[in-house]
Amino acid sequence: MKTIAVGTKNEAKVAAVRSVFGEDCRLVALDVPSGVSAQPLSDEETRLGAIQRAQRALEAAEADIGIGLEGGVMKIDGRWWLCNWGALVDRNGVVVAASGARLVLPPDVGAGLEAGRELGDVMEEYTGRRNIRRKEGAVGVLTNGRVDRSAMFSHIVQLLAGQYEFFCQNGSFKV
Ligand SMILES: O=P(O)(O)OP(=O)(O)OP(=O)(O)OC[C@H]1O[C@@H](n2cnc3c(O)ncnc32)[C@H](O)[C@@H]1O
Ligand SMILES: [Mg+2]
Repeated sequence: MKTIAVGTKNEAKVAAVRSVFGEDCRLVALDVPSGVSAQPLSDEETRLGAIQRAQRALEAAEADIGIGLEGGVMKIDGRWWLCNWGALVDRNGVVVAASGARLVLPPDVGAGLEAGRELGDVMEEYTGRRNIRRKEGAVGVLTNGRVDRSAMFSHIVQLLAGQYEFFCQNGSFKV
């Protein structure tokens, strides 16, 4: 049975990996540094955080596969958008990455980000609820509960698992 290391203890993220790999693999969840800022502010930074979490989790747990999931924000035409990235790495140096849902953030939330605050903290203030980052997430709040953070990350993990299978079968691309 393969060991999969997930570079976080955030339950919304771990549940997403469990929903895709849980049956066939042994799952280890451990906190590792993302190597980027606590609040990534671009696609590039968010993607890099996901890759570095995956690599550090793989090494720390001596796992077969490492997975990193990172939430961030990015700006388009002056508005802040939620963005999400995932990466999967293996011991042979294969790296696959995928991005997930993107949603525009309310102007008040954007102003909090501009002031240098983390999205999770801004969302708590915006909604008056605690621990949003480990539960429904900003995506859950802003989609009226239709797509929570775990479901959103599950989609990314499906994209990673599928790309990895395709790579293993075809050996035809490297990201
Ligand atoms: O323990 P980790 O894995 O770091 O979990 P985290 O909730 O901090 O998640 P990220 O580091 O990936 O997210 C970076 C920042 O953006 C926030 N964030 C990202 N997506 C979010 C969401 O959907 N809801 C609430 N906060 C979110 C998060 O709280 C952090 O402040
Ligand atoms: Mg974090």
